[in-house]
Amino acid sequence: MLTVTGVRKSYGKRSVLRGVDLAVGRGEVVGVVGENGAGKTTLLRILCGQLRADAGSVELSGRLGYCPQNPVLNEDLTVDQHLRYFQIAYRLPHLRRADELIEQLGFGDYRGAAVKDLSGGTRQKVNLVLALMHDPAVVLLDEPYQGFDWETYLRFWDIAAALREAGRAVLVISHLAYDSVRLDTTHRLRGGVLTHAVAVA
Ligand SMILES: Nc1ncnc2c1ncn2[C@@H]1O[C@H](COP(=O)(O)OP(=O)(O)OP(=O)(O)O)[C@@H](O)[C@H]1O
Repeated sequence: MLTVTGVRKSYGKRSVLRGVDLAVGRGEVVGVVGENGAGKTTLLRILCGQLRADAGSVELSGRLGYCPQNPVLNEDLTVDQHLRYFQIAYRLPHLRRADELIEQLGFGDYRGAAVKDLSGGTRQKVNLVLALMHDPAVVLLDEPYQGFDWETYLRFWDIAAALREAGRAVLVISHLAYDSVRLDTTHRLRGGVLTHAVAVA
């Protein structure tokens, strides 16, 4: 579903990615961990097409869902207005999947609220729903649970498990070593390349 081969990226003289190879198959939830500044966000931005690699290739099949690290929301629009805007962009006949996700993440009471009045965690929930509401085949999530309380963090992993069951390919950028038990494979980005990381039980 997602195949990455020999991806390289430098910012000026600083070489951040030095030949990244990665594959995420149908029904797999794969994690990328790494220190601050290792290049995780750079990699995801290349995978979603926001940033151009200097070399290498990215092959994707099906629709893509991307949840960026910082929510890209309009402060003055309500949650429902965001949903309608994205419904048009994704050409969705209904909002059933978004309704379901909002229910799971427990923020239905805020649908009429403007983004500027939402907490950081709730903004992140909106961000996640916008990335998943069109049921993409390949899902790229950059630290998707930032600001979530523990219950919501667990619900996030329930959603990830359901995506696996549904045969989606999911790539999650994570800071947390203990996430690795919830992932099918964990890669560590270090020195510009990915290596297999050992699960922490
Ligand atoms: N637009 C840019 N121009 C120049 N350097 C950049 C740019 N974006 C990122 N960098 C640098 O590239 C390196 C990798 O950054 P990146 O944000 O990809 O790391 P990260 O692993 O996602 O870090 P974090 O865990 O802190 O989010 C860092 O040294 C960063 O300063």
